[in-house]
Amino acid sequence: MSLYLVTDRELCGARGVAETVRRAVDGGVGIVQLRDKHADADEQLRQAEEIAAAIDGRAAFVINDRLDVALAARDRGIPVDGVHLGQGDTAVLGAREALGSDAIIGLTANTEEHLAAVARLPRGTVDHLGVGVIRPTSTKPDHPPALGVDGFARLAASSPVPCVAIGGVRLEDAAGLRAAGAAGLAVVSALCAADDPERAAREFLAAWHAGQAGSRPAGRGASDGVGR
Ligand SMILES: Cc1ncc(COP(=O)(O)OP(=O)(O)O)c(N)n1
Ligand SMILES: Cc1nc(C(=O)O)sc1CCOP(=O)(O)O
Ligand SMILES: [Mg+2]
Repeated sequence: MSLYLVTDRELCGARGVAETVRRAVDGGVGIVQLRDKHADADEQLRQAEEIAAAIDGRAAFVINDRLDVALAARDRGIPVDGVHLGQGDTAVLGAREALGSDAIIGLTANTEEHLAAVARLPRGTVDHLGVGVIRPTSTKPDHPPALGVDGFARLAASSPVPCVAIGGVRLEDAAGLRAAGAAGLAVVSALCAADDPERAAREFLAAWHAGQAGSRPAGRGASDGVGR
């Protein structure tokens, strides 16, 4: 989960989503999320088929928001590992029941209340949290307030499950977020809009591995990075 690619059709441009995914996975991306807020279920299924072929078993594959699409993809034999759900999306308990114990279920969380709600769920309901935004980002215009690296560190320190950092994540944040307790970096524009997604992925992973896991006490240390 060190590097998590979230797709964006517009940002991938003429290269296309599947080719972007293929190159990013060549570069070491370990999990891919199909996120397309404008595509209907049929279009998402078409994209899922292409993305799964591009991944070719080399990374995990999850669908954003749409449990129904994840289930329909599996019915068609498309290897989908799970879903990422937001606070306003399908309930995670129902998703776990529908997808099974081996599925990957991610949930968005950006407040202590969200973490407390996850802690009340049966163990194994949610595998990880997407926590952000680290910085303001135009990729998700309705994003919650920026946490910065310090805010991320505070939430990660009290989370019952691993936390992936998302939202405005840049290469220079990789080591700091790892030190702040991140289980991985989830990135949209820095990979989808990169000229060379394979090289960009390799650079993120090199910076990530150069950092030291959980080496910074929550809420202290380096400046928090908001608005840089
Ligand atoms: C890894 C990851 N983390 C957070 C999100 C955001 O999910 P959500 O809050 O449901 O917002 P949308 O992405 O649906 O606009 C995510 N997609 N992935
Ligand atoms: C999909 C998404 N979810 C977020 C959250 O905070 O929950 S931020 C975000 C978009 C992140 O895009 P970029 O890497 O281009 O900043
Ligand atoms: Mg959502």
